[in-house]
Amino acid sequence: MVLSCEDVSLGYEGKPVVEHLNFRLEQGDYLCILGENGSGKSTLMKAILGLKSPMQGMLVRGEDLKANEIGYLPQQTVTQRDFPASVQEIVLSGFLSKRGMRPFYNKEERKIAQKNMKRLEIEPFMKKCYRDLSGGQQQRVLLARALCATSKLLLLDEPVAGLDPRVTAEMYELIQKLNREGITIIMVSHDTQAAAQYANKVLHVSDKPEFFDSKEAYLKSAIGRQYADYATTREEGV
Ligand SMILES: Nc1ncnc2c1ncn2[C@@H]1O[C@H](COP(=O)(O)OP(=O)(O)OP(=O)(O)O)[C@@H](O)[C@H]1O
Repeated sequence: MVLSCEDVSLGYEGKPVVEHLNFRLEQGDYLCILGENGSGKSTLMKAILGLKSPMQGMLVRGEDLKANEIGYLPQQTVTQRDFPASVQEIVLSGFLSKRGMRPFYNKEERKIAQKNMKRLEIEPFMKKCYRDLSGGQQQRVLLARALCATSKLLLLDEPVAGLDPRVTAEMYELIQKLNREGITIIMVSHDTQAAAQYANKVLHVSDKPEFFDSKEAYLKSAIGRQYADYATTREEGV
């Protein structure tokens, strides 16, 4: 088991946003979290990262997964896109929570960062400034950074937001490759097609009670069909 969510309710100032949530993930799972805006997807991510305590219930991590061993790719804001640091520095910052009070990154960390930059094909511009990269390149830098934090579990909050169709497909292929190498993936998305193609499990947070099951069961469910129809209609501009 990598992560188990047992009757978890989350909220702010005593008001629940997500209630009685139950799901369980095994090593190698690819979970897609779907749901309307404001339904609590990012709040759940914060709880998984250990940044927010449940109002009720328990989030249990697998025995060999520490809180600082979760790789996180946050939703990008406009200010973050303008960050004035080099690609290499940003990738290395994935080790920050493990580095503690040590002032510098060690040899091993630099080696792993190099390997991850190679893996995501961003090595050629490692000395470049992050803000001078395209949106797709920036996402690969943040993914390499997340990989420095983990070899077990990646949390991706809308990793393809703002990317064009070709770069979106490349990003999804990359994530799939990492998943096939054994990394468990939790991805927040609005993209039911991506869920259908890549994930093996789906959590839909805006339905009450929340839906959690295999992708196949989701696609056959009333909420799954309704959400997929809605997304198609929206894309066609009807
Ligand atoms: N720090 C906060 N204090 C109070 N309420 C908050 C806070 N952060 C989020 N909320 C509220 O909690 C609810 C869930 O927000 P959350 O960001 O988790 O939704 P989401 O599903 O990730 O939305 P989106 O798809 O738009 O990113 C919303 O009603 C939001 O206004």
